[in-house]
Amino acid sequence: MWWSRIWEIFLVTTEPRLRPVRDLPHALEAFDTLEAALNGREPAIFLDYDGTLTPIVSRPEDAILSAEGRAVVDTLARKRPVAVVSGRDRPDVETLVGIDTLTFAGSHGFDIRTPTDGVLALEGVGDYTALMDEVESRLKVGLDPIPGALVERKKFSVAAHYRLVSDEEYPVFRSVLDRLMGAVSGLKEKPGKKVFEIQPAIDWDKGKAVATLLGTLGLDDPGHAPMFFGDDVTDEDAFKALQGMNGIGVLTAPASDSDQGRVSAADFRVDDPDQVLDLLRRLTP
Ligand SMILES: O=P(O)(O)OC[C@H]1O[C@H](O[C@H]2O[C@H](CO)[C@@H](O)[C@H](O)[C@H]2O)[C@H](O)[C@@H](O)[C@@H]1O
Repeated sequence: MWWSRIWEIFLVTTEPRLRPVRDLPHALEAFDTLEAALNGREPAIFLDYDGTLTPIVSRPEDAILSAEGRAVVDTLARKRPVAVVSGRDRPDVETLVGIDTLTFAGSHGFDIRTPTDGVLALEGVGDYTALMDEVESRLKVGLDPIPGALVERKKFSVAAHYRLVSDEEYPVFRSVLDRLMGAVSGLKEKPGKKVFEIQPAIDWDKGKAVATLLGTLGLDDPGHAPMFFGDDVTDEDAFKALQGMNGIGVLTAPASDSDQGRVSAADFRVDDPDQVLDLLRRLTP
């Protein structure tokens, strides 16, 4: 659609605007500014899962959405377009969120399903099952002996988690990944929160997934304002894409993240998942 095409052209010709996290206005305290940015448009809401809807916890399987969180998202989704765009495997995040009327993108946006269109065939995204099988098996052989290391298979990505790996063991953990990247071609590696994601080396990310969803869901028009909520490095792809679409990015991060030099392409921030829910309540008509 013409609207998507315009932002694609914009994206390749402009540099993203990055700001220190502490310089991002707090979305709840500056809600009037956020409303002004919406400028009468209906928000089309895209939600990350880990670190946004749920706090970061030690093990991926323990990141459970609260009943209250589910109710907030469900209530909002009855009034506004809502999609979940996660790094998790799509069926995993669908189960964790547990609202079957929503649209879901899993594997960092490589795997999209809408309630009306089913699983989308994405241009340029092929079948990488054999490649991901090889990555999974090599990582398991290398990482299983390392205490605390976790290998999480997703359809289009394999996550190597080191949150529970000791500082002493970390160099061994890292060397397994370096060996993998040296031995197998056609891969890219993306860092996240105490995790490295190994993916097919194709030009696809959460930003492209959001743009695709806006077109598929019929939301790529001047009456809608895409809003993306995320906390992690991979969410920056979506924040950057939104800058070219007159959208609004909301980062979940405390201002103190600036102390580690963190910058973001988001427009606003909130401190934690509880404040994400507060903001979603305020966006519910
Ligand atoms: O895009 P998201 O929905 O935020 O998913 C990003 C990754 O989240 C999960 O890992 C992260 O959260 C875990 C639970 O809090 C935590 O234990 C881990 O250290 C984090 O990296 C998930 O397991 C990954 O598959 C997602 O890619």
